[in-house]
Amino acid sequence: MIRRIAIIGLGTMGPGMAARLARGGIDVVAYDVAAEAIARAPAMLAAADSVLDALAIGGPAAGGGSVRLTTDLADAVSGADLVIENVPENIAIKAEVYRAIDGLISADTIVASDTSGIPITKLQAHISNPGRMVGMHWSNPPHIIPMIEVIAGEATAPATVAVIRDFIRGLGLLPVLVKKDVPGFVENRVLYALLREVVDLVERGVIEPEDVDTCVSWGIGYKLAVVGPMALLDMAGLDIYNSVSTFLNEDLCDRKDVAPMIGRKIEAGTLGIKSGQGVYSYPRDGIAQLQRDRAQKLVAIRRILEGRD
Ligand SMILES: NC(=O)C1=CN([C@@H]2O[C@H](COP(=O)(O)OP(=O)(O)OC[C@H]3O[C@@H](n4cnc5c(N)ncnc54)[C@H](O)[C@@H]3O)[C@@H](O)[C@H]2O)C=CC1
Ligand SMILES: Cc1ncc(C(=O)O)c(C(=O)O)c1O
Repeated sequence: MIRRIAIIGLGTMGPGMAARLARGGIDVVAYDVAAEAIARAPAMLAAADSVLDALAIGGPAAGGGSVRLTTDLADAVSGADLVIENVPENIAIKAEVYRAIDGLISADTIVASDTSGIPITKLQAHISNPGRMVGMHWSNPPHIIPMIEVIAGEATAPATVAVIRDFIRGLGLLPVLVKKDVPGFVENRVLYALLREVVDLVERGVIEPEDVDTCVSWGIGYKLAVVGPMALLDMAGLDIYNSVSTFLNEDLCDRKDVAPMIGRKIEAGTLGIKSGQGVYSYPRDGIAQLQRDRAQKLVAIRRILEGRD
């Protein structure tokens, strides 16, 4: 039974995840090595809580979970049934966290990584009792998106996978079992195939960024929220898919490196919302409102898809 969870890393993903878990009656203790991350967390938790209210998820009636912030790693993981590692996507940084918690947790504490796509087999080489390590890949924003990928590494015990899958289901979320530990798992393999193609199209001058966003959001994206890609094959007809694939597959972007446009923007310090400029510009005073607007629309769409409105 999972009642107490430690979250390690309170950057983009940690606070929303903590807020959502607390709504499921879990007592969360969240730790970050950086004082700024701890200082930023209360506002992020409050923002996530107001979205969760709009989604009518949990609350005291669900069993009264809580979130406590700490600057002490031992305090964070002490007594935890599950530790969710949520630090940057870098094997060395993640391995250092596993080394640091190894002596602080019991042998059967489950350790999950929210890695976007590092194979779990590579991560579990850095912890004792690797059978208790599993991939638990949330999607951003984690308090709104209900799907979570569950990935077993080569050494993960089937019982660990079952506990995490049932736990996610018990929270009212949607666990998706990834049967092989492939890089990027499934969600990011699909997303990165799409991102590679759209960046290539923009770089080659085929389309402007604004138009590609309209095309994908109002074309494929809107439709995919209702009809998944495998069902879409049936909707279009497998004969159509076959005919189009015959000439299109060989023309799709298949570059192995990252498109130069991305490197140029990173070199210029334009990383996206976090630096006020990326593909688009984000005036400082408009960012909070943009995020509220996006959350509000995602909530409205989710309520409709769930048949609640
Ligand atoms: N950003 C996204 O859209 C998504 C990210 N992920 C994955 O989740 C993980 C975390 O990603 P983000 O939250 O975006 O990263 P982030 O860079 O926003 O936050 C990471 C946090 O970890 C902290 N940290 C670094 N070393 C630490 C240590 N030794 N102990 C404790 N805290 C430490 C940093 O201070 C920072 O606050 C990554 O593996 C990422 O690939 C998964 C799903 C979506
Ligand atoms: C660009 C990008 N990369 C990774 C992820 C992830 O799921 O790990 C996301 C996301 O939306 O969650 C993402 O947008």
